[in-house]
Amino acid sequence: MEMGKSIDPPQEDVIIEAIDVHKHYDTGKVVVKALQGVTLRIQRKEVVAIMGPSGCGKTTLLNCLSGLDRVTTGSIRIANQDIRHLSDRQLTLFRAREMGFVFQTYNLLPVLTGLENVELPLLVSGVSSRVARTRALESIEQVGLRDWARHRPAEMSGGQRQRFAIARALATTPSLVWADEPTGALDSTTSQEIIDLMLTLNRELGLTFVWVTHALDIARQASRVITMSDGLIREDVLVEALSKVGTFEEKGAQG
Ligand SMILES: Nc1ncnc2c1ncn2[C@@H]1O[C@H](COP(=O)(O)OP(=O)(O)OP(=O)(O)O)[C@@H](O)[C@H]1O
Repeated sequence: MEMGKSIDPPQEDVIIEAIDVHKHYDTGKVVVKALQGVTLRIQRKEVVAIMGPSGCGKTTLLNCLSGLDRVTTGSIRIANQDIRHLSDRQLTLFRAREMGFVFQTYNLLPVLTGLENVELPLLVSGVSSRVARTRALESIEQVGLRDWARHRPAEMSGGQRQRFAIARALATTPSLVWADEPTGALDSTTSQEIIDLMLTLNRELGLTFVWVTHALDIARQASRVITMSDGLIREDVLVEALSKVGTFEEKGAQG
């Protein structure tokens, strides 16, 4: 390493920074230590996969990093803003502006059409109905489902529902999209289509993605794989580096 040269990325490239984050759930009978000192940085334009056995703290980490839940101790900065200093209302607005969310079960409202589902976060954030419609149609176009805009979720396949969920996440033009098991309810062909869509959006729009996944074949398509166990990060590697040393399959086989 060259003397005096920092290996840290420039601060403006860091979208999420977590320092020594602990999260405890007090159930009344026991205290579950779901995160036990997590430190990490996520840079803009990365595609990060978070893996690990059930119960290791993946969803808790996603909830804390995205400001959906408060940490017990430690600090989290999102786009250079320390979220400890934000009230719940400020945090909700900040999250709506900076982030989109995609879930395994799509979370579309059944009584609304695809278009109305995509418009919803825009209307909630105070955008006029005319602008919301234009912006929603743009993001539906980006996921290739313009012809399905007036259909309700019940008339759609799982893959189409997840595309609408991605369009909804894109509608507010966030810098980062969190996806918790985004392909968990889909067959392998449709899963790959959804992954390809997210990778295209990463390349074309520079959108940062964080995927929580159990599936190794999905994780290996990210640019970076973080492996957790017992509330801690055990490994944090660039996929390119992994495939170079040829250990990815072996690691997957063990996991
Ligand atoms: N609201 C809660 N109250 C109490 N304990 C919780 C709560 N949420 C999570 N936990 C516990 O915290 C630990 C981490 O859970 P978490 O859901 O983050 O794991 P995970 O890695 O996402 O698991 P999975 O892959 O099964 O979704 C587990 O022991 C879980 O039981």
